[in-house]
Amino acid sequence: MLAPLDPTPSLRMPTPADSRLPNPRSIAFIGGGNMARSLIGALIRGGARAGSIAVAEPNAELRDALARDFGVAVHDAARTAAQGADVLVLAVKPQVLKTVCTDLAKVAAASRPLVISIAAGIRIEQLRAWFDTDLPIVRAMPNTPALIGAGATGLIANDSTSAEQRAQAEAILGAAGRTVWIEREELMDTVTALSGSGPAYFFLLVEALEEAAVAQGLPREAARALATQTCLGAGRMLVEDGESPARLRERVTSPGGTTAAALDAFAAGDLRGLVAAAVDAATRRGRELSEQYS
Ligand SMILES: NC(=O)C1=CN([C@@H]2O[C@H](COP(=O)(O)OP(=O)(O)OC[C@H]3O[C@@H](n4cnc5c(N)ncnc54)[C@H](O)[C@@H]3O)[C@@H](O)[C@H]2O)C=CC1
Ligand SMILES: O=C(O)[C@@H]1CCC=N1
Repeated sequence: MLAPLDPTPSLRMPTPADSRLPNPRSIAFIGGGNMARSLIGALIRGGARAGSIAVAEPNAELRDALARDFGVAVHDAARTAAQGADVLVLAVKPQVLKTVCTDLAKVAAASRPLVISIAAGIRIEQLRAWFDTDLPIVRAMPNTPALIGAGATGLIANDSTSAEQRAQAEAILGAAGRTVWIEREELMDTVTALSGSGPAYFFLLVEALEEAAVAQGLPREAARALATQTCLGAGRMLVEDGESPARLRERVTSPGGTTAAALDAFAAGDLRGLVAAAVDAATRRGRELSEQYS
């Protein structure tokens, strides 16, 4: 596994003291799949007490792995895990979220937890209607690099969320990387299309680079190592150098040189237009998801 990036003002790893600051007494994760596991791992590494975290996960293998790897309390039913929790993190697929919320409505009405949903496309108003009560709700869109503490998360809160609860949400998601607050909820679909799905775009680019080099005769292992390390190097420069992406690109591009030849080929294929179309498709899919499950 990669070591966390060097701390920078813009992408600083939270210290154990940070995660203790807003101090939720207990967090219940509803759903213990990929994203929950990434967030739980980040919280534990950041100094959260395993005893303050409960997880509801119907899959016994995933449940056992979470208990073994992180020492958190595991349950097969959402209601048992959610009982008395200060914070509920909804980490199930959008398709099952309505059932989960209606199932938890009574427990939530009694203890009024901060609800954090990471489900793609599902609106705060839909969550409020499914819980059938006015709860503090934060909608968050993290991404899979959360697994190594290099996540990027967009956040938005409803008016019932106090400043302390906003800080709690920021500390929980911030344990896994960088957080950015969004002011208008419709832009969460853009965040999902940009950073939620975004890691897949970079993986695809690395796959394509590897294939292109293999097609020219480079051994696959060498092609993958060089493409992967180039992606890491470019990513770290973007975070650590402080220069704009355009300036960093210009620094690589000698006039009349090899990079200029490649960039001309990208422009001829309208790479920017293609990226805009891809982000647009993901944004529209986020909207469709919310309409589908309302
Ligand atoms: N995978 C990604 O890159 C990202 C995913 N998301 C969102 O995170 C959410 C979870 O995604 P993943 O972790 O990738 O999915 P996942 O499928 O790995 O995890 C969901 C888990 O929920 C469990 N589950 C199903 N019904 C349940 C119930 N009634 N109570 C408790 N648990 C239940 C499933 O057994 C599964 O393990 C989704 O809503 C997705 O939109 C958000 C950002 C990025
Ligand atoms: O593909 C998806 O729907 C989820 C949301 C963002 C990343 N994965």
